[in-house]
Amino acid sequence: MLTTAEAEQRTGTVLEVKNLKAYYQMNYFGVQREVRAVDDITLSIKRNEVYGIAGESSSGKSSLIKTIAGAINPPLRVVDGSVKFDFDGNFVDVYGEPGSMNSARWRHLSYIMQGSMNVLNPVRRVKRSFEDFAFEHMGLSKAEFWPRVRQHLEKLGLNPNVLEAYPHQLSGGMRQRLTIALATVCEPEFIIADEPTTALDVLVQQDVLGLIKDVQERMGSSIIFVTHDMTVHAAIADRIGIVYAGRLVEEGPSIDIFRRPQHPYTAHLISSLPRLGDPKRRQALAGKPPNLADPPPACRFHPRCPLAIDKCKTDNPPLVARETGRVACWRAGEVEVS
Ligand SMILES: Nc1ncnc2c1ncn2[C@@H]1O[C@H](COP(=O)(O)OP(=O)(O)OP(=O)(O)O)[C@@H](O)[C@H]1O
Repeated sequence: MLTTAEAEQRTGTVLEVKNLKAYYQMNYFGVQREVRAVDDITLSIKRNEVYGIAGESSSGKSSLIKTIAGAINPPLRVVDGSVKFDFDGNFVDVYGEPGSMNSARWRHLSYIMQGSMNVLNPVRRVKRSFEDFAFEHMGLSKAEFWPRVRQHLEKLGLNPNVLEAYPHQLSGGMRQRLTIALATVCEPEFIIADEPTTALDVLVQQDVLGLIKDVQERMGSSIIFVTHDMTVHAAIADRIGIVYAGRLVEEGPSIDIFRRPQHPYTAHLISSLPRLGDPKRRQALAGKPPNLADPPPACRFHPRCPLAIDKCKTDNPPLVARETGRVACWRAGEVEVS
């Protein structure tokens, strides 16, 4: 574990994603079908930064994060672009060198998958899951390993006695806290989490979010996480990337995304959040997210966009830098949050 000063000193870029395209390529009775779930995404993440990816269901959030984690299987394939990590001088080019991610996983990077509470083996005590997943990566003897695990649990506010329990004896919140403890016991520099709190009730959610933030601050690690829940982004993200139909449409510091969204889709996500003391019923956005096997031309949001003009139907707006972030919209900045 780093000291607070050492954790705060970690700076620089740890992840560079460039022009990443990952498509589900399927063949139905001789007919090729391609779902463009990740379509030309470029982003970078600094050390010590928490980056949230937001967007509605089927926008490609999980596909993006899986591709970044190097955890993809056919029919999902990377068709272009790169994902590169710099773990304090250990460089990993995820799609450049086959198998490069294997040595980095656990030691430098941990991936908390959607529904990962199930990673705890249901028929074995919790301690066996720690042994199965973490022991070989930590390079410690058994006599050193168990005190380290207990110390880690205590630091995260968990009673080490839970190691003796079976998963079914624990609540969902406790299982998720243990999953986070398991994913972080090797003190990774980079944590990737897919919907880490979705299955939990609101109070337990707050608790688990606090735990993730605490782990991140103690270790000076970076986090990229996905959730459709904007309140979770508000709670822990330093920066947010908004994904629509496989593309990054806006990115910026959380405070700006919430206070001054530039893209009409971001404005819609913010406007649809319930507000204390405001009884007004929130308007749902008309239409559905597009079929990514046959997305609309040019700006993919134009069929649902209240500000769309002819140009949006013919020319794809590039993601350009604006003030504190980046936005892809011909009418950026003209939006209002109701
Ligand atoms: N195994 C698969 N085969 C084919 N298409 C898939 C597969 N998994 C996902 N897709 C498609 O890829 C697109 C992006 O899905 P993805 O799960 O990445 O979105 P998401 O934003 O994470 O959604 P959710 O919030 O519902 O998890 C969707 O159109 C989805 O139907």
